[in-house]
Amino acid sequence: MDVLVVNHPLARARLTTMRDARTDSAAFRAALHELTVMLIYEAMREAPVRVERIHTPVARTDGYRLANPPLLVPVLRAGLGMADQAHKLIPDAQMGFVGLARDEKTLQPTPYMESLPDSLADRPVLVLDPMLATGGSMVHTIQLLAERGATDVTAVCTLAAPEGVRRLEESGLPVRVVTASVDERLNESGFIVPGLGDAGDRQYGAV
Ligand SMILES: O=P(O)(O)OC[C@H]1O[C@H](OP(=O)(O)OP(=O)(O)O)[C@H](O)[C@@H]1O
Ligand SMILES: O=c1cc[nH]c(=O)[nH]1
Ligand SMILES: [Mg+2]
Repeated sequence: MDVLVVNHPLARARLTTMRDARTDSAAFRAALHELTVMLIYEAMREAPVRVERIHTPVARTDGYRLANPPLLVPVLRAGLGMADQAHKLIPDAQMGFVGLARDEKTLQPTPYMESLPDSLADRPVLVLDPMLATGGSMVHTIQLLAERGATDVTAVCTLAAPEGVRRLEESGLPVRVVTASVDERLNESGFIVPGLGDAGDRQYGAV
């Protein structure tokens, strides 16, 4: 499985702001927005383009548009903090939604929402979730996509744990990962170490 770690200095600076326990919710959301732009930018680097002839004020030239805009799928809640920025960067994209809450004890994802197109054959999909921890939530989400025919899925995560990357790889699902960091490990509570805490709570408050 392909794992792209975006370790550009500007990405690392945003991630540091997100990791810092002193960062308040507003600053956390702002850093996540900016980091999302960088991750999506890299995730789309190899996207096919179609060529169209355009006129500049000076001459005719080739212009370029995305040949096949992706479906964006934020995983609620935390992925909502990536959705608007990804959509601004890819305005032609359609958006679907998956809502999952991880059980604090079992670490299993509990689904509470699903809004996806029926067919995803020939559609690239970008799944947006800041955290890839055990990988349970991401595997669940990509299974929903694969059932609808998706074969080209990119998991865009600010942070990943090695355990989650391994789980995705072993799932055999058609996915690659774009992240700003693969951290050290998970702790006994299933949190990424050093991580940044609970990405949903840090954006929106504890539930
Ligand atoms: O890889 P996993 O072990 O499945 O953990 C990752 C999931 O945990 C977080 O969501 P959470 O369940 O905390 O929900 P929230 O976004 O509403 O806070 C995160 O946003 C992922 O969806
Ligand atoms: O560290 C973690 C693990 C799962 N979900 C989070 O929000 N943070
Ligand atoms: Mg959470």
